Amino acid sequence: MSKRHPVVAVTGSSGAGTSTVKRAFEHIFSREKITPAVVEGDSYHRFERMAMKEAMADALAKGENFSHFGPEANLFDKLEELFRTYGQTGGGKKRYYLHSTEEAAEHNSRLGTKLDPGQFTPWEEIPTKTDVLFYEGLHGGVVGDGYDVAACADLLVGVVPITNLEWIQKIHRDNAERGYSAEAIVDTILRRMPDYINHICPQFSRTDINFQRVPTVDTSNPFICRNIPTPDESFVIIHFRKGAREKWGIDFGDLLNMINDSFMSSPTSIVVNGGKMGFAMELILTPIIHRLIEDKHKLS
Ligand SMILES: Nc1ncnc2c1ncn2[C@@H]1O[C@H](COP(=O)(O)OP(=O)(O)OP(=O)(O)O)[C@@H](O)[C@H]1O
Ligand SMILES: O=C(CO)[C@H](O)[C@H](O)COP(=O)(O)O
Repeated sequence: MSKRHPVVAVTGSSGAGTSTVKRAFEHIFSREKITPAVVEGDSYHRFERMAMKEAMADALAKGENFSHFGPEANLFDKLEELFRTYGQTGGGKKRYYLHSTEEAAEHNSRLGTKLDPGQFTPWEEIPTKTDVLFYEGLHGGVVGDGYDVAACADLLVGVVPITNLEWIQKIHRDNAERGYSAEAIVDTILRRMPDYINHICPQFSRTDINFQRVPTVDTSNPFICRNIPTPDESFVIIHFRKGAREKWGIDFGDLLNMINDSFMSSPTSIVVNGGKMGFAMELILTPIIHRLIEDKHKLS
């Protein structure tokens, strides 16, 4: 699909590393002088933190499944609308979900508000004249009854560490940056499991490219791991959906030559050392972003 206003989405579970991958995209955008409109997936949650706690207690009392991973707790129709509207007009509305006091302080000073962590900022217009919409969050590739977000993304990238590693990353991040206890984080992981299987995982069959980090150190019991395995203690499997290599003109021979110690593990996958993930992303994604921007200019 080529569009006047391209939409790029990075999707992954909580703790997968989508914020980390967002930084790789930011480098590409800044180097290539591309102005993105950045949208964080959490801003499409349906509830603020207090209301979410109440809705969760209600659901629990009724024996219903309910979590931040599923459609009941998110505005998937609004997210699809944003992708579609941006694709057509280059506009749309966005807001922020304030996870921490630091995020609240940053946006309160920008907006002159007095919002607390766990609240949303008011909806605001996306700045005019951006080159690309860049979404980072849990749900860039969801499809379900009444919504098809995946169909509105021009480039969909999955960030999917192997599950044990994803949990280790989530436990560390939620504890260090969001102040949650290890027990509370494990409860959240357990509660979200049905929605993880039904709404998070299926997205990774719709993505153009998945980056899957796999540790090379023992993570058999992710709940007692003291440290997140480092990039050097991991490999990254880069998988292209059938047809994606052709669509984006990706030449595996070139990549294998340019990335030391990389190898093909299947006709559609190459494997790189964890420390080379950022480099590999830039090599693969920069020409794709160029293509999107060239197509945009052809239509303008
Ligand atoms: N490639 C990586 N190598 C080492 N550590 C990583 C890597 N990717 C992510 N991490 C670590 O994992 C933790 C979670 O990463 P990040 O905050 O990017 O997750 P996320 O997918 O954005 O989660 P959420 O959607 O819940 O905000 C962070 O502590 C981060 O430093
Ligand atoms: O990981 C998450 C989604 O990516 C968070 O759990 C979600 O955004 C809600 O945050 P909080 O529990 O801090 O209110």
